[in-house]
Amino acid sequence: MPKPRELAVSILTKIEKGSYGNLLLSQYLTPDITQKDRALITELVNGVVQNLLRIDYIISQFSKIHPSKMSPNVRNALRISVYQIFFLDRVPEFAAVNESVNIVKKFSGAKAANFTNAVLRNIIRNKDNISYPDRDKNFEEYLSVYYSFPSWLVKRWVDLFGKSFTESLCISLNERPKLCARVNTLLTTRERLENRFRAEGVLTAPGLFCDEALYILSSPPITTLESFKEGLFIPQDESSIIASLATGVKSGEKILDAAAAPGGKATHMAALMQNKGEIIAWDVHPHRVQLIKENCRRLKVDIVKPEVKDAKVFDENLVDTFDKVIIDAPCSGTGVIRRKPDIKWSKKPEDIISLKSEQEKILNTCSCYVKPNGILVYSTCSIDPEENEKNIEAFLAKNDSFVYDDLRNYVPKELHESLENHCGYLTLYPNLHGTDGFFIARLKKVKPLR
Ligand SMILES: C[S@@+](CC[C@H](N)C(=O)[O-])C[C@H]1O[C@@H](n2cnc3c(N)ncnc32)[C@H](O)[C@@H]1O
Repeated sequence: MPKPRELAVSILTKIEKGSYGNLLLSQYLTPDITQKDRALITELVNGVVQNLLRIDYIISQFSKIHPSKMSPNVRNALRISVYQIFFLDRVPEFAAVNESVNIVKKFSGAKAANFTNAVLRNIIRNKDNISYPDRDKNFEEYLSVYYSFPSWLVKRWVDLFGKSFTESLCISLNERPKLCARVNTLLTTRERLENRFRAEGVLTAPGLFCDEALYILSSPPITTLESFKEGLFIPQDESSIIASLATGVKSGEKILDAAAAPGGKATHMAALMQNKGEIIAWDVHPHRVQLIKENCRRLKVDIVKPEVKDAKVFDENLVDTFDKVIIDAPCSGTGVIRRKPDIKWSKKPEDIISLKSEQEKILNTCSCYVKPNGILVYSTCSIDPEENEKNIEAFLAKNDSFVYDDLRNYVPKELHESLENHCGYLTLYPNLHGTDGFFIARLKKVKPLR
């Protein structure tokens, strides 16, 4: 059985080749690994990915070879050591160095191990004197290196949100998010679930905005809990809970969830509808439709009908047939970077343009399926206006059949002051609201499409 740090180096090397961190972690963290080691591996992998730019910046100051020119094992062994030295208090420096040197010796031989040892000793000697880009002279470069965000994204955010908001956004997107559980009100109440959690050794705190939300502060792996297996809750951030509340679904209605996997909002809407009515739940990827099915089975939801379907492809038969349509669109995910730090490095400026075009197509197609006087909710887990209000504004400019509908009747009152444009949309920011970054717009179809 490889040691935790060795596994972390292997996972980081695979992430560099294009695999998703979350998927690799769930694949590598097999049940035979102790909870303590699982926590360490997760910490090291997510910590390095999250702080990559700053870590490589530090290494490159003390190594003649730039990290990009090193072999992957050496590079990633150095990275996990630097992460432990600079970001974790509880690991003694000798442990952070020795284990990496041993990993490099095992995979790349004595010479590479000596190099690793020399670079790390040099870093430790100088660790209180690292010189970062000048904050006053080049603020954007400073933010990019110090908080480890790609320079194009920092520049984009400074242009959009200003300097101080961008800095607080970067800080909060680097925080470890709390896991939020949505109580499955089809099977239990919040009080009963709190009692179950207590009996299972799970420590919780109430949601910030929603009665159905409980933050899990400490817990055994949640999929091992009987309360999870019985379907009493589903991991779902409050921002996503608020998006399904924004639909205002009622028992007996016919709903389309056009981009539904893994089914967080679909199963929530089913609970809000007391499992009466019909929710058609599409996703373009068959393996993700399977996730909707599994969640419905576990949560005892009967009214969700999962289907593999591309929401961009127009279907004449569906025109004017749904009371409500929710488009929780595929997006850049800039609002959920704290949960998926690899988004920092996997997304490029051109992705925003191509995603925007995908979102426009889904919006144009699925809006046709809303009944007259019906509701369209559009949401993303992005904080980029191009994917959010710019899409909605462009859609409304072309479609006088739709108008903004007041979200005050649907979202928690603590959020009313954040509503914009006739209270028709809401952007949640981690640094302002404490939730994931999210955008939610509610539109009403006031006359048939021309
Ligand atoms: C933000 S996620 C949806 C999350 C989901 N609504 C929930 O609450 O659990 C977006 C989903 O859209 C799916 N998707 C991407 N392009 C699509 C398309 N053209 N048609 C339908 N689904 C699509 C992705 O596979 C992904 O599962």
